[in-house]
Amino acid sequence: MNLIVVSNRVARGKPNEPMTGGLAAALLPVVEHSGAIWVGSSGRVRDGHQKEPFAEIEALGAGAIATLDLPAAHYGGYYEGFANSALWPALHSRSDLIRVSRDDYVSYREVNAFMARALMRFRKDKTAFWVQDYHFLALGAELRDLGVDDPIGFFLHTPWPVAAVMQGVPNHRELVTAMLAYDLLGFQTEEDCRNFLGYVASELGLAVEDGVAISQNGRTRCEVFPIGIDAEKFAQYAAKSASHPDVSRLRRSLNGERLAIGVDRLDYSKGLVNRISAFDRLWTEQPQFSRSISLLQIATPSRGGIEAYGNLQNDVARLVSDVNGRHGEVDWTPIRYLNKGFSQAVLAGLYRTAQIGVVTPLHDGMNLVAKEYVAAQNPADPGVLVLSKFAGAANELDAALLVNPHDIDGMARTIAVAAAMPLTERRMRWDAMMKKLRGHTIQQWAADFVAELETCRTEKAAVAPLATQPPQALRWLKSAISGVRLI
Ligand SMILES: O=P(O)(O)OC[C@H]1O[C@H](O[C@H]2O[C@H](CO)[C@@H](O)[C@H](O)[C@H]2O)[C@H](O)[C@@H](O)[C@@H]1O
Ligand SMILES: O=c1ccn([C@@H]2O[C@H](COP(=O)(O)OP(=O)(O)O)[C@@H](O)[C@H]2O)c(=O)[nH]1
Repeated sequence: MNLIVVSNRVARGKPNEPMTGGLAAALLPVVEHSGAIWVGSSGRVRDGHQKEPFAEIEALGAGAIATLDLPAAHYGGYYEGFANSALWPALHSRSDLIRVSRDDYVSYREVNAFMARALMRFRKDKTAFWVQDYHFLALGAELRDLGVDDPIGFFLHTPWPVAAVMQGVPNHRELVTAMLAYDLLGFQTEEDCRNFLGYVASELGLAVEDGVAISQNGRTRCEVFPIGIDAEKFAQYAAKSASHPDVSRLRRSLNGERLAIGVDRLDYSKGLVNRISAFDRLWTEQPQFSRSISLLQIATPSRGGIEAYGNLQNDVARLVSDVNGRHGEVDWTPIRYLNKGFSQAVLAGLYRTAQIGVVTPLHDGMNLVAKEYVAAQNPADPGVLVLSKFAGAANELDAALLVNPHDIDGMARTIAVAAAMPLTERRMRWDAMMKKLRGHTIQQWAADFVAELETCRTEKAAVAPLATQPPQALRWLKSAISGVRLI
């Protein structure tokens, strides 16, 4: 099968560079092993009509990566505008941060249509398209308008909110209707999938049967595919990381004190202010933890051109400085705060150095850092994961210490519990989490999605010859095969 994977952000296979976000980090090994072609934005823009839209096409393991310069007139309205100032806040249930502009929606649709036209270059016999994330909700519909009848699947890396929040997104009905051009919609959690189908039924008034939305476009199957990681790779990276200068310098600097680590994009969904406030509370209420626990917070800059992100960067910097000013000593800095990224090989060593991993988003599709922290631990002396119950990862990593990130006192107390946890309990919890991570790898995630997408081709082929039958017979046969997985 000729698999075309599409996302806004793509990753380069450069092992010494940081990954920008979990989507790119996750898809890189999938493309390397599956032989798919991965199409995405080059990060640059171009003016006017483009005879050859592809900036670069290069091999990536068994697959290839093709990047495009997106249209200059629409890029801002698409990426910073509609995708990240309307959709992203809504998808993370932050209606207060939704910014509405009609031009942004037009640009978003233009970029989706532009990408659809560009993809036609790679279409061959037995092609399947796998579209990633909220940047391309309407890409499937654009491909259908170009006459594509191949299976087209979509995976949403973020949460999907309740219908009332989606109503704050401009053109929400048109967009969700466009999403029903996909054959298969994948979500991170049951809750996201339920919320989506709830919207389809309540807002669009469409029938939903056994996880399938039925519209005039046909049948759209909605399923849950929690994204995984390559746990063995992180374990190997971590085991070999001690000699890396950043890792060894960090270890030497600790002088027996315990380290907690946070690794996040500077995004309001990640709950950084609440997390730092919890450490502030810990050092205030339980002064015995001064000097004995410190926090290394890696906060990589993200979407800096958007006001909400600029404000967050200022707020976090101010809070860190205030907390360090109040709790610091001449020879002790409570929070080491870094606005830069590290390669995953170094990150694995930093994870292993920390006795506590703090992953406390207010809302997060999955959060791969939570999984990576667990995978990087020393099996003989593993650290403790403190994890928000609002991260998708909490569904699988239920042996972590689960917290409510809005409860600052509760988080402070849980960090203290993590610091004091005996080895037997740490090992028991770690074993349980590692078993889940090993049982559900990133390669398995991709294989499951693609296998399901292939069943859409088989189902369509079974229904197509009936198109000439009277509508009554067609309806009966379509419903007879609904919910049946053809293998
Ligand atoms: O591309 P950016 O605007 O720089 O943002 C980075 C990525 O952020 C989001 O990542 C999500 O995907 C992860 C993997 O499934 C998941 O663990 C996390 O919870 C999500 O937030 C976004 O969805 C991606 O499109 C961005 O590339
Ligand atoms: O300095 C850094 C910080 C993060 N990451 C990677 O970025 C991804 C972040 O994914 P996550 O799902 O946690 O959050 P997102 O940023 O996608 O919302 C993880 O794979 C990290 O290993 C990295 O390579 N270097």
